[in-house]
Amino acid sequence: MGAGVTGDGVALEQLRKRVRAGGAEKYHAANSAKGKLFARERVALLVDEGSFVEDGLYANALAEGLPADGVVTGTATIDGRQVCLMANDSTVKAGSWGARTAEKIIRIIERAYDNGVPMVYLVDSAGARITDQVELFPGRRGAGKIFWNQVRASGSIPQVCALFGPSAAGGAYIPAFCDVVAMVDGNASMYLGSDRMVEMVTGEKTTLEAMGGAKVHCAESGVGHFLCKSEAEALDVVKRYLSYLPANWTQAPPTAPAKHAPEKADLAALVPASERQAFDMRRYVRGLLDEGSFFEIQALWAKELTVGFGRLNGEVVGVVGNNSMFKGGVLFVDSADKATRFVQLCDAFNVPLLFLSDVPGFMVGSAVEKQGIIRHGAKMITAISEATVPKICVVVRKAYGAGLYAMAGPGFEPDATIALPTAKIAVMGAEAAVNAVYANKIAAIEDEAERAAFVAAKRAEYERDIDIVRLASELVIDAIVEPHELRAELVRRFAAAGGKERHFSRRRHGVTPV
Ligand SMILES: CCC(=O)SCCNC(=O)CCNC(=O)[C@H](O)C(C)(C)COP(=O)(O)OP(=O)(O)OC[C@H]1O[C@@H](n2cnc3c(N)ncnc32)[C@H](O)[C@@H]1OP(=O)(O)O
Repeated sequence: MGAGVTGDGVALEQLRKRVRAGGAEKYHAANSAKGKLFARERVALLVDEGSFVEDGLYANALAEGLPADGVVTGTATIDGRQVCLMANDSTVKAGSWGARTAEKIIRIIERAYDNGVPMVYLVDSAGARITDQVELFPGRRGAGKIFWNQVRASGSIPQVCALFGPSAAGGAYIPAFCDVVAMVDGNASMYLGSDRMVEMVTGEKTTLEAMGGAKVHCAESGVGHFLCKSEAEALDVVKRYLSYLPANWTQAPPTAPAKHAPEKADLAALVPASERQAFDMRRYVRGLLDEGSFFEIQALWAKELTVGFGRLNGEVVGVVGNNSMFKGGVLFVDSADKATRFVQLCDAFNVPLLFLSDVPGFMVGSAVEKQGIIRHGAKMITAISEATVPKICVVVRKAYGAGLYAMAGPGFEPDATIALPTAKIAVMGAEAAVNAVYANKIAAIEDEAERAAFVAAKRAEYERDIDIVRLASELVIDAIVEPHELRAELVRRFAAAGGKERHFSRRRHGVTPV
């Protein structure tokens, strides 16, 4: 065999060119018409220029009927930090996985895990290549091994997915096993059965977009985390996500120069005194953290709870805050799940947790009981209990009922429980409490004025009982902090908690109420 020439006589350079070009022109044109980039263009946009080292370029290069394999894999740097990546090429059999495709994906995840570096998935795939199923599907290194590797890597290295097109059937699990998924609106979709299959099995007439489009998953199912307007935006989300996380679970998150403009954020003015008046916790978070650092995750789903990364004096923190602008900040099934996942994410990657509580408690009623609110609430409280990273709970306005527990209240080993001077901590709000205890007595008072006076007196009594200074004097809370001093207090307290011993329980793992 001569230099630059393969066994079947095709010049190596020509072969490389052909393989790098992916599928036939008609598939490229179809993608362009939908505003989709080629897999290699996506990689080039994501990684530092000249840093990409590809593996398995020649996979399937000699296969009949295939121009290339259908996935691009390799290592690169993003903002100077090493990553491993895979990018489906949807111009080859709709990005479906043949046997070589699966092997390449398995190898790159194994590499990321072994090297302790993040794994990036750029997904646009029809799932298993049905025509290759014997080689691909059932074996020890078949498609299932992709998921096995993802599960093994979960919490060990960051795994992030940008989804640009379909992610069908088995393919839908790749995003699902990632920490977060960015979806491009209009093109990205995830579903277990295609619209054709759904109609065949259930008779339902639907579309990929209506059943598993980006809006559905980012706002309704919670499987997607970021709804992006363009592919470039989705790739930026990947970069930004990684900028808050260490390369792996043994390392600390990367620090950045501190940026804050305290004069811009009048935190006291942001919180209305009346509990009946809502305020946007996201504004509060932005005012408290380093300027421009708040990176909200799942902003469109379960909006009564806001979660995301940010920086305090340059150090990464994970924020969990109740947002009374939506459903009064009450915790529901989805918000409990949202918190659980985010707390686990932070705990896995050494990101300290800041809880900003303004919670009336968990939702009550037959609808949520049927959805298993108890199970979901227990799951959230499990995650809070098991998290051993530094945790600080700030009661911004209120923490009522099991909401106090879910927001890392005093019983959950927080490094501190802090309250603002106007905050309230109680088993429930005054109105509900008076009604719960004195309902019979109130009903028995016939005179309206007398009844109102009785209720007011009992309410005042209750308010005295839960007075925040009283709770501080009983050592329930560690400090009462003025709003303008909160940021500095948090910076000092997180710094002090940095060397914390991280061990929770003598066991293999708990039996989580999932
Ligand atoms: C672990 C279990 C699994 O994952 S089972 C996987 C099941 N997968 C599916 O049911 C998805 C079937 N495919 C689709 O629904 C569509 O192809 C999707 C993904 C929506 C893309 O549509 P579109 O962009 O219009 O492409 P297309 O349908 O014209 O296909 C282009 C060429 O690719 C092929 N293709 C597609 N999917 C597969 C597949 N899963 N296995 C094998 N080949 C597949 C099509 O046959 C088509 O090939 P050709 O252009 O006719 O040569």
